[in-house]
Order: sequence, then structure tokens, then C-alpha cells
Amino acid sequence: MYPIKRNRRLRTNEAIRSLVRETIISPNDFLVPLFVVEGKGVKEEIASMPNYYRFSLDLLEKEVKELWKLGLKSVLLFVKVPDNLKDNAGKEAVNPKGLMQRAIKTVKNACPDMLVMTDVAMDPYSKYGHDGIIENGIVLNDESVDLLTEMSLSHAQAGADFVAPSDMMDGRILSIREAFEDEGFFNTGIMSYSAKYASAFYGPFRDALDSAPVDLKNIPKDKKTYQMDYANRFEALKETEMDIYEGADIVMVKPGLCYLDIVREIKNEVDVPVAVYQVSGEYAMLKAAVEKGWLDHDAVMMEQITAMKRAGADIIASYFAKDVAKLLNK
Ligand SMILES: NCc1[nH]cc(CCC(=O)O)c1CC(=O)O
Ligand SMILES: [Mg+2]
Repeated sequence: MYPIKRNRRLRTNEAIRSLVRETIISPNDFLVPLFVVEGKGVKEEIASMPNYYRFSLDLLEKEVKELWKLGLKSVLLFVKVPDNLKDNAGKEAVNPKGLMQRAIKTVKNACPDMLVMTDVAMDPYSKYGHDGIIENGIVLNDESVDLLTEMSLSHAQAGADFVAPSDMMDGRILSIREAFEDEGFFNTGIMSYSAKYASAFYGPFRDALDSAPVDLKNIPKDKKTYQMDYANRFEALKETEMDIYEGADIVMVKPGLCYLDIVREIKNEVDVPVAVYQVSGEYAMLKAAVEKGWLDHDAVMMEQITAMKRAGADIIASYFAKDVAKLLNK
């Protein structure tokens, strides 16, 4: 066909490139993870996540108003729980006056139209740093599902629009959906972390919440008995299909960049929105390389975010959300 067909013709200048561009990023694509702590006037930078912070409720209010002005309309809440409230039962997780429950109300008061999603898992509340209740060195499934269900109800009662179970216990989506229907929370949604891998990229997040598995005899050192083996592909499809069958409104793949093959495969198979989580370690890697002067922050950030959407993600949970929105607003 050459020289009749010259592919470079469509790359001649920015006007033609933007005309034929297939993937466009907008603030609508994002879910903004937010870390919440007790206290007043607290805005603490997370050591392994430069320029990312834990907020006390008063400053959380300010932050969500700022996000809203930037066009970011959905947040995903995580709480850092004081050590003295951690146990092996998740008692504080279902406290109607707990930090998460107050954080939900704070965001809804500050920004009534902001979509509030909440993390549902036991690890911030577990004195062992695991996503479920532990007995004899085993992370119990069904007992943990009961807790996650109570926790989800408590978040729904506090006004959450969506719960986001990030624990990978079997059967929790069905249990939560049934409880929501029974209690009249017909419109409270579930975004399931359906294909969540046991990844070493979660390190900075565990610093942020002080939620890493503890080094104690008879406590599992990692989360490999519930999170997925990163060598597996078919398993991700199976997990995702089961969660949809159990009632998940949105499914998620986590982490992001190393798992875009999984995102694409799931996007091709399912008929619900697919989310991807660009996790803390991915954020930390870029920030560190930028501090060294080795990479161009905004250019690499946009390349990564665009790759996630191109791979099939309808929704991107990312610590870069605010940076991207600011850049797009420029
Ligand atoms: N259920 C805990 C949870 N929810 C989200 C993340 C990780 C997010 C990130 O690294 O940004 C984790 C960590 C883990 O599973 O240990
Ligand atoms: Mg599952």
C-alpha cells in the first residue's frame, strides 16, 4: 500500500493527533482514595507517599470541597485506627460513632453530591494486620464475612453510597447484598475488589494505615491465603464472574500497571463497569524517580493513567487523581 497509505499522516501535528485520539482522560474517570485520622487540624504527609496525606475530619471537609471544585466527584475512604481500638474481632469497625462512620457523614455534609465509597476490610481494625478474624493461624472465612456484612451495613447506615470490600473472603458479596436488601438499602452499591492480587506494591498503603501483618508466631506473614497469586489469569475471571453473580455492581482489578492484561480480559468478558486500582507502590515508584530527577512526573503519570483506561478500565482509583485533575484544568 505504501506510499498511498502513510500512517504518519495522522501524527503530523497535535490537532490531528487529538482528532484521532482513542482514549481521553477526564476527572470523571477517577475515584480518589482518602486517608482519615482522628484529631483536629491534622494533615500528615505519608512518608512513603510524598505529597499524600492523612486528614483529620475538619481538614477532610476542606479537601473534599477542593476535589469537588476540580471535578472529582467520587471518593474512597480509608481510616487509620488507633492501636488501642484494634482487636481480633473488628469491634470498632461496626461502631456507629467510629471514625469511618463519622468520615462518611463529614463528606456528605461538606459535599452532598460527592459519591462516597468506603473500604470494607478488617485490616485497619485488626491487631494482627489481617483482613479477617484469625484462629490458630488461619484467617477464618465465614466468620470474617459476617463481620464484613455488619461493617457494610454500618457504613450504609452512616450514608455511604457504595461499599468496597477489599478483603477477598469468599462469599462476602452475596452476604452483603442480601443484608442490604433485607435492611432496605436497595440503592447502596457494591464495588468488589474481585481480582485482588497478593502484591508487594501495597507497602506504602500499609505504612499509611499502620496495617501491615504483624510479625508474631502463628500469624500469617502475608495475605496469600486470601489474595490471589499474581501468576494466575483464569482465576481472575472466575473470581470476577462469581462476584457479579453474587451482586457486585462494579468489579475491580488491583494493582494496576502490572495487571492491565487482566483488566482487558475482564473488560472483554463482563457487562458491569470495571475499575482498576493504581496502588500505593505504583504511586511511590513514580514519586521517587521524579525526586531523583529521572522521570518527568506529569508525562509519566498521564501515560500510565491513559494506559489503564486504554486497557479497559472504566474507573481508576488513583493517588494521582488530584494531580491529573489539576493538570487537565490548566
Ligand atoms: N484491605 C486492605 C487494603 N485495601 C487497599 C489496599 C492497598 C491499596 C494500596 O496499596 O494503595 C489494601 C492493602 C492490603 O490488602 O494489604
Ligand atoms: Mg472472590
